[in-house]
Parts: sequence; C-alpha cells; structure tokens
Amino acid sequence: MLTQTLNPTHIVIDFDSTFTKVEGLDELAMIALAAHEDREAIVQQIRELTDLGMNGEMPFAEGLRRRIALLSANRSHIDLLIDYLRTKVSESFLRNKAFITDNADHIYVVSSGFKEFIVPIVTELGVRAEHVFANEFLFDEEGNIIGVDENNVLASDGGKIKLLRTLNLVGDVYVIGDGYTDYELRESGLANRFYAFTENVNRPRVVEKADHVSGSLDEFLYDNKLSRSQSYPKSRIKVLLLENVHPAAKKAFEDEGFNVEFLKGALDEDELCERIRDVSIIGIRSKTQLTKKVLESANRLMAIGAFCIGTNQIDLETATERGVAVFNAPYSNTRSVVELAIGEMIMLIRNIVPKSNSMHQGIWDKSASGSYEVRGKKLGLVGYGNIGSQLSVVAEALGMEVYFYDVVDRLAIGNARKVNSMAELFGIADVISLHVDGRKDNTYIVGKEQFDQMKDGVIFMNLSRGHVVEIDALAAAIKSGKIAGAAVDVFPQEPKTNNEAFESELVGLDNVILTPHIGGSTEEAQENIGHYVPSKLLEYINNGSSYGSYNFPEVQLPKLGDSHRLLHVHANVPGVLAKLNSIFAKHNINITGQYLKTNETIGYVIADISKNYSEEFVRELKAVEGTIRFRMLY
Ligand SMILES: NC(=O)C1=CN([C@@H]2O[C@H](COP(=O)(O)OP(=O)(O)OC[C@H]3O[C@@H](n4cnc5c(N)ncnc54)[C@H](O)[C@@H]3O)[C@@H](O)[C@H]2O)C=CC1
Ligand SMILES: O=C(O)CCC(=O)C(=O)O
Repeated sequence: MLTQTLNPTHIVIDFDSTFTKVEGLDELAMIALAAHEDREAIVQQIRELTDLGMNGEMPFAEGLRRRIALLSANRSHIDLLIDYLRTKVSESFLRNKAFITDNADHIYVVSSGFKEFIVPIVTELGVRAEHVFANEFLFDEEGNIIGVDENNVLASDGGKIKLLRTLNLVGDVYVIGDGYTDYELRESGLANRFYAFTENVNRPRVVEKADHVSGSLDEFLYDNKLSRSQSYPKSRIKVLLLENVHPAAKKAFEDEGFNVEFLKGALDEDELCERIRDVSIIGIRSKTQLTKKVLESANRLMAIGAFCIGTNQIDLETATERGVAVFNAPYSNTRSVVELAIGEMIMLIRNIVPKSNSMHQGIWDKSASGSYEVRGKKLGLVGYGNIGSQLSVVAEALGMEVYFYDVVDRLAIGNARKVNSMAELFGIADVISLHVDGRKDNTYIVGKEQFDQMKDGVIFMNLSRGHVVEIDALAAAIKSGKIAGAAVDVFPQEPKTNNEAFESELVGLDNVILTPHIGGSTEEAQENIGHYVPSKLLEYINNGSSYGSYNFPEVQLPKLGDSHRLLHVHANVPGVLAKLNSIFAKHNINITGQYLKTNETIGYVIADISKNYSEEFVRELKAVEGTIRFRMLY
C-alpha cells in the first residue's frame, strides 16, 4: 500500500526556495561580498531583483544580468556556496529522498539558477545530473564570474517554457515551484498542474495562480497518493496557540513543520467554535474555555495542550469521548506559585501593603503595631497536592507550623500535621492558603460560613482557582476585620486579555494584594512549560505515545521501526480487541508489536504491523463498532 510510483507522470521541480530553503544567487552574493563594506546594501539590491523576477514583475533576463553584475564572485565562492546549500535543503525534500531516488526517471529540476551549484545538491538526493536544466556561468581565466552563458535558453525571457518544450515530455507534467516562471509553465499549456510550493516562501501572486498549494513535498505526495515519508503531511497539521504561551512552543511546532497560528489573548466561545474547526492541536492556558460546544465544532482536533497545571477549563468528558488527548504541565510552575505564596504571606502578616501605599502618598508611619513574623505561626493548607506539599516544606524552613486538610489521604511531609476537616483547619490556622484543584465540586467551598470558622485577624490567600471562594463573603470578612490581610490571584471572572478592565469587590480594600493570575507566571515556569507540553503533544502526534496524558490511557511506545503503526481509540466496551484481532487474522497481517490500555471511558490499541495491507483492511478497522478515532503512522 502507498508505494505508487510516478509512471507516466513527470515532475518538474524548481530549485531556489523550493528544493532549497534559500535563493542560491543571493547566498552567493553574501559569501562573495563577505568583506565588502556595502555588502548588506548590495545583497539587498540583489534580493529585490530576485523578488521582482519571481513575482513576474521584471523580465527575467534583465533581472538575471543585473544580479550577476552585482555579484563579484568566483569559483571558490561557489564551492563555499555548495557547502552552505547542503545545509539548506528543504526539510520535506530531505525526508523524501527515497521517493526522489525511486522516481528519478520522471523527475526534472528546471531552474533559472546555475548548474554549478544546483547539480551537486540535487544529485545527492537522487536527481539525475542529466535531468538538471539550469543556467551556466561564464568565467574569466582567474575563475571570476563574468557573465551567463547566453546560448542557454534559460538565460532568456520565458526560458523555462522554451526549455520544457524541448524536453517533449509524454504524459502528465506537474510543476512544483515558488515563482511566477514556474506558474508560466502551466499557463503555456506544457504542464497540466502547477503546485505553488510554500514551505519556504509564500508569494501571494504565485499562490493565487496555482492549481494546488503545497506546504511541503509531503503534501504534494499525499495529494497524489504517492509513496512518502509521512502518513499525513505535517504542514497540513494546524496548531492554534492561544494566551501567549512561551515562544519555545511555537518554535517546537514550527520546527516540526506544522502550520502554527499564535494569538496573545484567549477567545470567547463563538470565536473559538469558528477558529477551531480545522485545528488538529490547540494550546491554551487557564482562560480559554474548551466547552462541549467548542469541542463539538473541532472536527480534526487530536490533542489539547494545557500550558498550565489546571485542566478545569476543558470539558474533559467530551474531549475523552471524542478521542482527544489532553496534556498539561503538572509540575512546571509549582515552585513559582509556592514562592509567590511565601512572599505574599510575609508582606501581609507585616502589613506592608498599606504601609507602602502610604509612603507613596508621602506618609511616614513607622510602627510595629499589627506587624508579625511568620516564624512560629500556624499555616493551614487546603489541598496538599504538588503545590500545597511544596509550600509546606518551604514554610517549615521559615519556622512555621504546618497543618493541612486534603480530601485524599496524603502523606504528611516533614513535621506537617494532617487534620480531618476544613473547619478544624480554619479553627487552628493563623495563615490560610488554598491549593485545591479546579474541579466543579470545589465551587464556593469557602464562603461566609467558612470565614466565620476562622480565627480573628487571619491571613487568607487563594492562588488556586477563582470559583473556589465566594468573593462577596471574602470582601465582607475583610471589611469587618475578621481577615487582617488577603492575597488573591484568581477570580471567578478574569479578563480575557490585558486590554480588558478588571472589576471586583476586592478592589481598593486595605491590606489586600490582588494579582492578575500570575502565580505560575515566571520566565522559568513559562519556558519550562513551553518545552514540556509541546514535547508531550509531539510524542503523541508523531509516535502515538500518550504518556503524561491527563485523560487518555497512558502508553509509552517504542520508536516506530520499519513498520506501520495503527492507533485505534474506542469506547471502552467489551470485545473490541477481539474484533480488531479477527480483522488482523482475516487479512493475514503480520503484527510486530501490540499494546492495549484502557480507562473508564476509552480503550487505546496500538498495533505495529508490516507494511503490506489493503485499503479494505483499513476500512474494516475503522468500521469496528465503538471506534472513536483511527490513525496511522509511518
Ligand atoms: N495561580 C496560578 O497561577 C496557578 C494556580 N494553580 C492551581 O493551583 C491548584 C493546585 O495545584 P497542584 O497542587 O498542582 O494540584 P494537585 O492536583 O497536585 O493538588 C490539588 C490537591 O487538592 C486536593 N483537593 C481537591 N479538592 C479539595 C477540597 N475540596 N478540599 C481539600 N483538598 C482538596 C486534591 O486531593 C489534591 O491533593 C490548582 O487549582 C491549579 O490549577 C496552579 C498553578 C498556577
Ligand atoms: O499561567 C496560566 O495561565 C495559568 C496558571 C494556572 O493557573 C495553572 O497552571 O493551573
């Protein structure tokens, strides 16, 4: 399957910015003019001439002559250029060397560039030297480039058309290129299809003329059902990154060849429903609400990356039922939250905020009244997970006595003491800090009744989730003096972007620190998350490994060897594996590895099989009752 070769189609490929990521002549100028004081200006002139030609805005021959005149290059510069171009071959061409080699009879490189540097590059990937048609330099006796071989048709206007005519190709001719002269081959009637190649540059004037747009060679091969290195072209995988996630994430997906869209803010439900339609991976932080309606609009969604700890903003049930894997960063910002909590409790217990505010108004109020050390005070933690337990350790190092309440029976760390209820904890603690997760059941677990249970003059902090605390009850407890100081980082309603205003009953209250949900917002944490979450998503997309997923059965898979990998997500009902195995047996499929993991909702079967199978076999697998999602990797 999927080993079709080209017969009798011919592929004509452009070189500059298609086969390689760069324009050869521009790079030659960079090398040749390395020591020239006007290097940047001259190279810029050459680039502008290249672009005018590529966009069809200047006769080709004129542009070429003017560029050569500006070059001042010689043979030794060409050798350096070849070394450089070896590092600049387009990724999708490198990936599909096997295709190029296997189909060398039908592949031609037709370029307005120069054979002297094109032949060494393309032949290394399997193109035949005699199938390379390009210009040639004229040299003087010292090896300096002094012009272009004018007898070569490619040096003239419409050169590619003239050349292709002489080739007399019989059968279909498909042209792949990024420039207007490539399109002209289609316009002339000598080629049946023109594929605008946009892996390296996207020229709107060329793209609008194209029969197809290919973001990579894989896309071209996929569209034509030809053998290729990728089961599905990565350039077709759309990634939508919201809420200003760290640039490392954007880079990770772009390096992988995915099509990435990056937005600074969050989107509301209607906007999201629209934008998510053809997205395969979405990256969010805490504000974007991935509701049932949004997920049901997401026809191609394979995975969600929560670039944070909390996953309560995602309808996990719907994601799981739709076979969408969710990954988060459970530890990357833990320390940042802990440090902020420690800093805030010291500021609050010392009554620093009103003192600082007074100083800004020119008031000098030196007094110890109402200011305390944290040493020896009782810290009460609600939620003793990753953040709660780490805060416990740091607080003990500061000499605090730590008490905690957790709905799960957690092992106390250090000298921390477990208590049996929130009410008991509130009766003991001088400082209370909430670190529960954002599940719905935790809505308003702290309201008037709970504030009444606390000691007078308590310090209260919430850096967990906004819906956990009743804000009006908190405001009332602060105003009455029950609470001596509060720090709140999370709110029931938070602005979607930095341009929206923030409103809350807590605004303007004395000894209250308000922060815009930045507990996890440190450079360190964001960079860690920016690497961690994409690495998990990429392992899942590229390899099928769901290790570290929040909602999927976790499977850590070996790298895919010389086989095809089938990934089958199904409703967790009895008998699915047996049905899959009977299809494998019926089609005589050689299985080289098989894995199954289930959770309450879904099952995840992975089978590595030898490469010989029919489309009918794949159809039958997809038709097994309970199938939610099926994909194949190779
Ligand atoms: N402000 C910010 O920027 C950040 C906020 N967070 C939030 O902090 C919270 C805690 O994070 P982690 O410690 O990593 O989570 P975690 O899942 O490791 O720990 C949460 C703990 O709370 C416990 N818990 C849940 N409901 C409870 C309840 N009603 N009463 C007592 N215990 C309860 C759980 O059993 C668990 O042990 C999460 O809501 C997270 O989203 C996390 C990072 C940054
Ligand atoms: O940094 C963010 O946007 C959210 C941090 C957070 O609340 C979390 O990690 O759960």
